[in-house]
Amino acid sequence: MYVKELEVINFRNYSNLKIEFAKGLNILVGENAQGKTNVLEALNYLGALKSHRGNKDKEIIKWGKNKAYIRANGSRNIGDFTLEFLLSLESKKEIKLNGIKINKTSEVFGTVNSVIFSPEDLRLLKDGPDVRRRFIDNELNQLKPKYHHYLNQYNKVIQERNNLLKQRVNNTLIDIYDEQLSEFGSFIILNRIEFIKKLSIISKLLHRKITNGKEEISIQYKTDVKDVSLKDIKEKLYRLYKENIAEDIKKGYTSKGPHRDDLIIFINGVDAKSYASQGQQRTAALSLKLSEIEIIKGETGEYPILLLDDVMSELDLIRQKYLLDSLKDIQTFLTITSLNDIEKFNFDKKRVFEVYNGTINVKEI
Ligand SMILES: Nc1ncnc2c1ncn2[C@@H]1O[C@H](COP(=O)(O)OP(=O)(O)OP(=O)(O)O)[C@@H](O)[C@H]1O
Repeated sequence: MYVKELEVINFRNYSNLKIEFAKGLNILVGENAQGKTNVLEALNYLGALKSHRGNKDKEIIKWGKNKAYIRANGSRNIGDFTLEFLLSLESKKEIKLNGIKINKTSEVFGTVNSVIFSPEDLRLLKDGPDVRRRFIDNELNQLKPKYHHYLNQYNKVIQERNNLLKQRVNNTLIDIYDEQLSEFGSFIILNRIEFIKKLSIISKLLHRKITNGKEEISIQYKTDVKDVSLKDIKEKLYRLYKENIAEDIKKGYTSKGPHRDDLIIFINGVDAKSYASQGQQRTAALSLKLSEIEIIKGETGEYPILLLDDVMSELDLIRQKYLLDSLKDIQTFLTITSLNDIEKFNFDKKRVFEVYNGTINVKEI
């Protein structure tokens, strides 16, 4: 798939922007704080339906304005698409797919698939479990609308439950919440386990290639309720909430469940979070990100768009080369601060955009 054109109005530091992209490599070059990441954010919004920086819709509207508009058209195997978003300070966002208003966000998931890779992702192994859970959730949200719905529901119920726990309440409402959490939570856990299985197989192969066969990567999903069937996970999860209620009341929050799960990544058999060097951790993060692309290809039959935000300078030459060599059939958007950073690489087809203070000029085609 690819995005042909992007138009944004009052989005971050852009008042009015319309750009046509190349099918292959698109390079956005500019100094810091000019608006490169903002373009990637708009592109990623098409697939994730939210900001990858964790900002709310209201925060991506240009300061001093009430509304922002994003429109993109592009092509997939099944045909062309036009996606439009109208974000407002006062009301819910409006979405249109091919000119038709969409009421349920789940209906537009999968129109655009995107994978974003930023310097934070290089810390995927080092940072806290929430970063690794987000890595899995972002992918599953795009691939399974039901997952997105259940995860949202789960998070809402956890908040309600935590509100009661803070007041040291243990009543029938808690029991209703535990039932709901086990229903949503079991679906989340089962899907994560299946995803990790695929990720494990693909990343093993990629990681061997990137490290010239020197390193073996393996990945495990860390949960309290590992099981094979939805029914079993649901029952165990329900029991887990019940068993921990006294502890939860003491702490004032729900201490067990999929919202606390994690990924453990092993390199050559040892836990990479504690024992791998920074370079090894970055390489593993690269393998996981590239695996994410392959999983989307496997599930949808097409490569997603790939957004590389400022990652070249964070990788050594070998990893840079490996990354760029892997991009042959993938529409890629790469941000850099200077063209010198990539002059050592040869690209057949590329389009360069100069980004300056919320404006963009095509440099060469
Ligand atoms: N809601 C907003 N309205 C207007 N401007 C905004 C908004 N949010 C961020 N900005 C501005 O956008 C600019 C940052 O853009 P962006 O993050 O795309 O930079 P960048 O070119 O990727 O820089 P770097 O190379 O440092 O990552 C900053 O000048 C910031 O003040």
